[in-house]
Amino acid sequence: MTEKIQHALSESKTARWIALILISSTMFFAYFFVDVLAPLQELLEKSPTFWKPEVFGMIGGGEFVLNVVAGMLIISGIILDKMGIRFTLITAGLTMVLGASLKYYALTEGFTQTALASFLGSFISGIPASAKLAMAGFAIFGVGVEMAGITVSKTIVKWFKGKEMAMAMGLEMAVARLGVFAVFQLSPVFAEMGGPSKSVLMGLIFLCIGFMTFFIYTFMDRKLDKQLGEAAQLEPEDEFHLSDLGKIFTNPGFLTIAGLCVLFYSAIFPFQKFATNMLSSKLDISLKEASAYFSYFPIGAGLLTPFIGWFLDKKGKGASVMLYGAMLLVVSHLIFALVPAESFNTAIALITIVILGVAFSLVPASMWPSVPKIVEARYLGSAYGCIFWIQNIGLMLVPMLIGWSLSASNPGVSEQIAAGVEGAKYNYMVPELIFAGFGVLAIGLSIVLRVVDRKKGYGLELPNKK
Ligand SMILES: NCCCC[C@H](N)C(=O)NCC(=O)O
Repeated sequence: MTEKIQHALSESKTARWIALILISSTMFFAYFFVDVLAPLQELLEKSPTFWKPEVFGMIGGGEFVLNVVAGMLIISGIILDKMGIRFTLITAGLTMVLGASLKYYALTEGFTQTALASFLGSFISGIPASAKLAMAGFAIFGVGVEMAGITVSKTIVKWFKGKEMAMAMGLEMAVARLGVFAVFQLSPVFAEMGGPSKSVLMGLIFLCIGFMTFFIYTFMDRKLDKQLGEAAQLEPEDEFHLSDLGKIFTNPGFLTIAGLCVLFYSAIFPFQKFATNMLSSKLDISLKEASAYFSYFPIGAGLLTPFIGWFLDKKGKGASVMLYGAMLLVVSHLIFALVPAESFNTAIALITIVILGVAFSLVPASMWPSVPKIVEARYLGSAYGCIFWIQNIGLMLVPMLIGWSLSASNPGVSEQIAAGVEGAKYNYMVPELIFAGFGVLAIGLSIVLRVVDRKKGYGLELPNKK
């Protein structure tokens, strides 16, 4: 069957790239929404929301709560394997729009007048009602965005297996990172027009456009399946068996990559949520300026990722590339942590952002195309679901840890900011040392991965293209 798919698609190169553009576009809008509040931390700390750093961090982690605690990512993998790509893309798109709508509603003035707001404000008084509803919405959105992520990965394998797979995955990530670039540029601008709720509303509108591009793609997917015949969907090799979960979780290569994944991404995505405030504090510049500087991080990483993918397709060295990425991760976070504010300037900030950006292209470009090398194609979708699930545990907990460490290492600062005291700002040394610590552990696991690869013969150092 795999040969049949490859044969059919090798005749349709244009279709392959159009499919990639459509599914990547949705990821652009999805990643835009993910970080829509990231540049607005300080605004949200003030009236009317009064979200302290712990609350802000908690909402950041909230994206992953249902995926982790309710096991929604594992369920999403099963839905993907059982119901197929089209059903899962539509479900993911609708879930994202539903969750985003709730998050928007939580920030509107209308919500503050409702009985729901009074009810949500009546318990755990340290967390405002708006934050509780926003977190619920973001958790629902999180189910959709991760479901979309694993479905997009499986879709790329479906169209690009045996061809430019790493490059296609790199391009998809590049487009998603462009969404992060756009949000760091635009969210503060929208917030100037109408506060954080305006930014979230714009994100919601963009997500609706993203839903449409997923929807349009489903017609291509249907056409492709028709071309291949009904048998394509009934082939036992595409079926999910619960026992496959056991195989996945006892595979040493999978466990090492999953560990590396959670450590690496824990030092990237949660950092993204605090980076604007960190740069603004350390460089003593406005949030808007800091956000504009930081926007070059995802775009730089995004632009580089397809080239690394192209290199990996041709030359290999995937496991080594992950190790180099982990090393650069440590270097950049140590600079942010240890260079004192008096010596820290725009040039150092930009160079450090570039180093982190290179790390952020090396690791994803090599990690995701490595997964098909360590697990059987039969349960690849579930393997992506499981690896995302493990990663989401870190992404859920780390923003809370960082928010807490920021407050704990800066006693009284949160109160000063909420009271509008001029010049009040956070020192990010402790959170940055935590991020660097994740990088050190990731270096250790990258070395283990090279050993496991040599022992098991996964071929992680070999080119992807046959
Ligand atoms: N805040 C976005 C989280 C996306 C996580 C997703 N599971 C993932 O790892 N995607 C791959 C990537 O490099 O973006």
